[in-house]
Amino acid sequence: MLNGTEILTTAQMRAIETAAMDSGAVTGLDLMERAGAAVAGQIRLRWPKPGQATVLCGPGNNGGDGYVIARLLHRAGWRLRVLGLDNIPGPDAAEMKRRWCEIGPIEALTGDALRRPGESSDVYVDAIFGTGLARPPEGAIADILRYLGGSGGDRAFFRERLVAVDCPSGLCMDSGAFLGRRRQPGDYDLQARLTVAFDSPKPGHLLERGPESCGELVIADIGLQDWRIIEPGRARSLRPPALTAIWPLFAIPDRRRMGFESLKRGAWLAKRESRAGHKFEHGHALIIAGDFGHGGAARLAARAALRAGAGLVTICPPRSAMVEHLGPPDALMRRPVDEAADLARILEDKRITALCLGPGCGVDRAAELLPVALASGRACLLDADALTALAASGLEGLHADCVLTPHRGEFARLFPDLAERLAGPQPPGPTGDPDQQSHDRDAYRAALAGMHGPAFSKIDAARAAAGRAGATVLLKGPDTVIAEPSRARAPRLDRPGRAAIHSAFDVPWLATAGAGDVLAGLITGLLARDLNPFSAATTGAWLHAAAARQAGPGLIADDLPERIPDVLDQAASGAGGDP
Ligand SMILES: NC(=O)C1=CN([C@@H]2O[C@H](COP(=O)(O)OP(=O)(O)OC[C@H]3O[C@@H](n4cnc5c(N)ncnc54)[C@H](OP(=O)(O)O)[C@@H]3O)[C@@H](O)[C@H]2O)[C@@H](O)CC1
Ligand SMILES: Nc1ncnc2c1ncn2[C@@H]1O[C@H](COP(=O)(O)OP(=O)(O)O)[C@@H](O)[C@H]1O
Ligand SMILES: [K+]
Repeated sequence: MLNGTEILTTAQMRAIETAAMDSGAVTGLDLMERAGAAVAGQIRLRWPKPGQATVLCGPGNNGGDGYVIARLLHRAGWRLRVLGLDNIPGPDAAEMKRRWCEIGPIEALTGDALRRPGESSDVYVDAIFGTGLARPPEGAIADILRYLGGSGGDRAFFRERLVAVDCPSGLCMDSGAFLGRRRQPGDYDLQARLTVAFDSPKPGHLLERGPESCGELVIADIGLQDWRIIEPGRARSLRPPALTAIWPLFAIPDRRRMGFESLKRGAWLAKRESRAGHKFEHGHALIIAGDFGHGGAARLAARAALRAGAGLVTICPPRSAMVEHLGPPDALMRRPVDEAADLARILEDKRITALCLGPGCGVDRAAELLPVALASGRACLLDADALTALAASGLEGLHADCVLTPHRGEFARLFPDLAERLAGPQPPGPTGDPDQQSHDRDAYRAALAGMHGPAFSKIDAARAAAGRAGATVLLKGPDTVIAEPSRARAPRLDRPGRAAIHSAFDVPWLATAGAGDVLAGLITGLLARDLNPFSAATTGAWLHAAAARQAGPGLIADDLPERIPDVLDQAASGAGGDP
């Protein structure tokens, strides 16, 4: 089941909280009480019988939430251990700390205290860092986080018992990277059973390491809706442009905040609005195929374009490979394209509305056909070999109706500097792990001290790429990110276009040969139907994962297009969630 909802960056979240408090209608203490109550409530839902809880409270407001949770669990009959820092937090957290101190003691927040024998708890609440994480954790806190992640402790034990407040501590909520650690999965990264976040998901909950680390994600309503309206007259319009998320529904208590265009778009996709329309009103897509023996990828794309509702789809292999494409589907048309002039001739037919270049095409052929395809001004989906050709040509000829669908490797070929930034922990900083750097810890620390703020994220990378290309970029993965170039007349780096995250961590079986070709075909079909590039890419990604979800494990790429009618039917009836 899928749902669309808005996501907020940490800066946007802070702005909304500040606006709410400045209005005088709500205080920071109110918000903190609501946040703590939401987490305590979720704990009590999952552990109905009061047991023992250890609450780990950090130096800021995330720690403040922790003191609220301790007080409320105590009131519900739980036995509590509270570990905290001997610091003076901000006024709200200080007040919550004071209220806890009237109930029980605070032990030092150290690994030794946490590890003390005979002190095992049913639940561990991680209220160390939330949106205020500013740099990689160090010292005693880093020690605790490593222990909770399994270093010298029992990873499976904590995975069953760890409840994260807002996010697992150390996770950068703008990027899904663990600050100061490698971007790849690490042995000791926290893995929570449950994460309760406030108001909206943040990018880091959905990107990179976030989904695995958060476990079940619950978004708790703490009553900030009224302050999400930043521009009068335009409901929930956020600046900079809002990010949207398309993600599996875990648990969202407030359904009013979701589902913007869903039913309308579902019905549109299923062609129900235009029963009387001629096939050409649904567009004509060309799918370029490659040499003999390499036609499967293009055929998958063509089948997907038909299923996405393009009125006509024509596959264009070289004449020598024509025989390979004579089988089903009979709905598919075939026309040979041997060289650029052949394609130019076909494109004289103005009823052709979109084309797909790349899957199984061969780099040389893609390089030859690319200039004609781009010069035609038609909506172009560029994937696979076309991306390699495009990298060699320095992105020449791209326009706003192009969609690029690179996986990480292709992205690195097109935008090597962005890929490099994305792979590093975050700039400027050392690569690697403090555990591996004991010979030079001082140098490592000095470098860490220079690392501030959120890590460079997949959204940053995709937005920068879209800006550079002047085209929509869909960066594939279990956390697919889609970004469009700025719609401002003169592209401005400080005014990027829309971006969306499509989270498909729940369908790992989608990582199968040919799945990318099907995605290319779906998007091409939607482009042919005159969906704008950003909508075609986000809707295509949604259809793709929804089809995989329906098919289940054991999926092969050929199954995906065949699932699309059911997905469309459910979308139209509102049963399948939001595109
Ligand atoms: N605002 C609200 O109304 C509401 C907020 N809510 C809650 O507040 C959370 C945000 O609170 P927050 O802004 O205080 O940040 P938080 O995550 O507690 O961390 C900040 C502290 O950590 C410190 N610090 C950072 N990195 C560090 C490091 N590596 N190593 C060591 N220290 C480090 C940093 O120190 P500094 O950088 O200032 O030196 C500062 O002291 C949010 O996630 C939600 O849970 C809810 O109650 C709803 C209402
Ligand atoms: N672990 C995963 N979980 C869910 N979807 C994934 C995962 N890995 C990749 N995908 C998706 O599967 C598709 C794979 O495309 P691609 O890498 O081009 O493969 P191919 O070239 O074999 O078709 C993409 O849509 C990508 O987003
Ligand atoms: K936390």
